Amino acid sequence: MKIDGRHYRTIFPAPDGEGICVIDQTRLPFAFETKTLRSEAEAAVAIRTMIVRGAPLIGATAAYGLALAMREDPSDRNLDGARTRLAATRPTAINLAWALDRVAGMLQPLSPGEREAASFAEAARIADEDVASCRAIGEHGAALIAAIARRKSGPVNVLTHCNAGWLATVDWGTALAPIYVAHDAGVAVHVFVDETRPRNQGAALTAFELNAHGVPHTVIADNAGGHLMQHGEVDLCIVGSDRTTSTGDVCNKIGTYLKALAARDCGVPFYAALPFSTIDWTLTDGVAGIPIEERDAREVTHLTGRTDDGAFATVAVVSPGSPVANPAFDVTPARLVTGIITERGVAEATPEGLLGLYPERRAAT
Ligand SMILES: CSC[C@@H](O)[C@@H](O)C(=O)COP(=O)(O)O
Repeated sequence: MKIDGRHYRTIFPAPDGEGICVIDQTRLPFAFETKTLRSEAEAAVAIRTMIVRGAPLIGATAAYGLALAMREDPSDRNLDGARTRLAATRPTAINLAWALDRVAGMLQPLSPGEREAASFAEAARIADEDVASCRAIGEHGAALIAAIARRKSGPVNVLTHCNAGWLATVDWGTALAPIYVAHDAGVAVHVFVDETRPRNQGAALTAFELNAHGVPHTVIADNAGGHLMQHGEVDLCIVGSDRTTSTGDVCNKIGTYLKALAARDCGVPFYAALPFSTIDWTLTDGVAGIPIEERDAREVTHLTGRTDDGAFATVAVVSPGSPVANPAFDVTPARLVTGIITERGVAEATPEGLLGLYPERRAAT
């Protein structure tokens, strides 16, 4: 990603060697600020309070969180404790547990004295692999966009939900990577950006990214997508995922399922873009098996934004006293998913489709 001509990743070692830098996503789109995480506790707070968010970035941050914990105390006891504490920060994105399992599994046979350096190196490998995976997702997904471009005149209109761009990963993004690759290759792309209430990751973060990259886009209210699809204004939907089952059920930001239903009714292809670290091979039924995070009611009852005079303000928007529910994710059943765009190619949302791309999982299942 480039901000004002400077290349950034969303997470990187601090220049002073004392911590890990992240972009504070709670300040976007109005302020671009980095923050240094200097302890496991600070990494946990960053994930829980959504200073960092998005499944792959949560995983990378947890990996660095475990490394920071090893710098503080590399004992077996602290390794187990830090892994448990970091795993509890957010429940839905499987990338969190995947990254912690990978780093902890690598550290367990090592002596305490070897753990700090080894864990920082492993966290850096996870970050590098995420960049490579997302770039490859971009190439595979861009081919789908280019194929549509060849069949029509005018830009390819892509609808996306939430933020599955570079801010949600280490770089490139999942759902937005195909858009960036297609745009950079000269394919005309226009993106309908769902605002994504209650936290507005679409309006705040996806729109910020697309602006920074110069991709034409239009922010829409969450409820507008079905109408646009009915009127032939959307060529395809691409969303990210926080956890996808071995059968192709896709869990993503709340509201994704409704877009998939509308897409099916209107004959619009509906793709999920995700790296291998988002696949939960232990689950076959996403609706029954994926834990859905229930977040604070205040995210629904209040909105925060910038007033015309530049000040930040939080205002109430719900009738006082009304009970509120705030499920943060939903599950789109595989039957509504046209395909899954991964770093290895595009799979059907079926067990055979996914195993075709990941044959090494056949032995494990
Ligand atoms: C490449 S990120 C895919 C998902 O993590 C993304 O679509 C999403 O739902 C993020 O939710 P968030 O609650 O902002 O962490």
